[in-house]
Amino acid sequence: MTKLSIVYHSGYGHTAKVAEHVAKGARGVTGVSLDVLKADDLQTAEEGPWDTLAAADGIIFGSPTYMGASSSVFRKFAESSSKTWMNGGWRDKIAAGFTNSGSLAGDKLNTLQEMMILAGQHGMIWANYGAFPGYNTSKSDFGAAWNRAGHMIGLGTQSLTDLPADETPDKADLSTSEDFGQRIAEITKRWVAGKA
Ligand SMILES: Cc1cc2nc3c(=O)[nH]c(=O)nc-3n(C[C@H](O)[C@H](O)[C@H](O)COP(=O)(O)O)c2cc1C
Repeated sequence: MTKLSIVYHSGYGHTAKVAEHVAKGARGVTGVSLDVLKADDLQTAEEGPWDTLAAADGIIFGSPTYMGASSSVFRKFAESSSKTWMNGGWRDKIAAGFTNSGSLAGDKLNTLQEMMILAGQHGMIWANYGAFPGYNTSKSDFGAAWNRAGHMIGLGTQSLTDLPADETPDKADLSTSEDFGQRIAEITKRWVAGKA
């Protein structure tokens, strides 16, 4: 059985909604078991479900974009992972990342880059999203567009800032999230199978 974990932070529930849909996509891949963890529970190196992450074959990071970067709760989790870094505990695991923010762009790329660098620090194998951008021609349908924000290195979704998490992100972004989760689960499964 391939083991995948999602570890995410969400201050106001919107990124949690994205995480739910990433999880839904990942759970659809046979032979993959998934743990969904909150960065809030991993704020020090001593406490929290670090063993679950140690046992995982792949870890998907998730954070809202706050002030053009990952949230402080996510950063504290990232810094707390330095004890794991010291013994190479995440080396050669698959890594991927998603972020959600109010604007279509909103400097989400910086958050994804932070996650990619975190993975690089740990010697993990970064898996991009790589989906074609769904809104980049005059024929594109904005409302139905998958990967509307057009990020390639990870998943970027949008939550309109005046709406609650049960109304935003919209259906297209949530479908994109499921596709992303499925892709990372499949990549992790192939990575594990290749090691056998
Ligand atoms: C402190 C703070 C900073 C924010 N900074 C950004 C930003 O840089 N770019 C952006 O597009 N949205 C920004 N937003 C909007 C959030 O990214 C957006 O509301 C998101 O859905 C929040 O996710 P959450 O509900 O999981 O906390 C910010 C919101 C807060 C509270």
